[in-house]
Amino acid sequence: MRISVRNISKSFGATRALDDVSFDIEPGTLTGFVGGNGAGKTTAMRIIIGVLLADRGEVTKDNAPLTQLDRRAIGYMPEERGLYPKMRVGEQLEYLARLHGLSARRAKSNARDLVERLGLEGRINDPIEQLSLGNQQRAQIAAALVHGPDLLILDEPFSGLDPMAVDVVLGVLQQRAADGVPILLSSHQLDVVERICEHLVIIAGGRIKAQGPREQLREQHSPPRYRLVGVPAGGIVRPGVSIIESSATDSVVFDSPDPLVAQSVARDAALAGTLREFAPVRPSLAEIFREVVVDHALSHDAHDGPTIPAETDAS
Ligand SMILES: Nc1ncnc2c1ncn2[C@@H]1O[C@H](COP(=O)(O)OP(=O)(O)OP(=O)(O)O)[C@@H](O)[C@H]1O
Repeated sequence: MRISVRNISKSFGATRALDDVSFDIEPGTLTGFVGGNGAGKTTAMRIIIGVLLADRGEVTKDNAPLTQLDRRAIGYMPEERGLYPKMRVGEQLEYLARLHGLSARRAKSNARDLVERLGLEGRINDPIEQLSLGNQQRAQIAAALVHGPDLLILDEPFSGLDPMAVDVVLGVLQQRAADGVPILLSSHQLDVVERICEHLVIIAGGRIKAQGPREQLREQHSPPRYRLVGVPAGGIVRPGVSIIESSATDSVVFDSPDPLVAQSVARDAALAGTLREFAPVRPSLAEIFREVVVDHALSHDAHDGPTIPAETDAS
């Protein structure tokens, strides 16, 4: 099943939160939705799940409009967390599963299974309010998954999780993705998104700035840059080649607009018997983000949208 957001626009008074936004959520993989504060991620997610109406555009499932029935089956993790603080973890999950129409038996087994997978088994009888923030977050993720949704929309599912917890949650999400569930997740942790999401959607000022498979985006935004380890004694000087970085050891990163010239550099190193590594350098998601969002905003004086951070939190 493929979910498509098609030409969605949404304004709140004079604020245009989304402007002709289109993207796909593919099955079998995680789609990372990234953008600065106020970029429009939550608004788009709320429109997908149907709690907010778009001014224009539509959301489709395999090319047919998403119905209210479809929307009831979505697993949604809102940005503002919403579990009952006094209710015990297990009870709460079973209750939510029952609200979605699951039998008591199925609700119990789904709740137990998730609690175990998310590492909350020792906490199943604790009230939510007694859990650490990270464990509350795990419970919140369990709440979005407990009814066996066939589409998952997760607003910042990793915020507040330590790296081990990120891996635990990731394992659970990857399993759902492998079962064919389309998953859209927003995050400001670009390093995490880069590691786990094969599909990316970058939004700024309510407009989609880039989208597609991660590797395709990395290729599209690659400067003509190469890393060579094993520089021969004579160096790598030739017309069109400029050195970006060189280390005390014999490793360099260089720019070469002509790939044939770059390969001739590697060939010389191979002939000299020094070559140990030669590969194109691909940009990180943080670099792509900076290029398509921040540099663009700076060159347009940033007047057409909300504030965009000058730096991302990824290294
Ligand atoms: N209910 C609302 N009323 C008025 N303006 C709103 C409302 N909801 C969102 N906005 C505005 O729409 C824009 C997009 O907000 P949105 O919450 O979708 O961004 P976001 O990408 O989720 O941001 P963040 O990463 O900070 O959560 C912002 O300018 C925001 O102030």
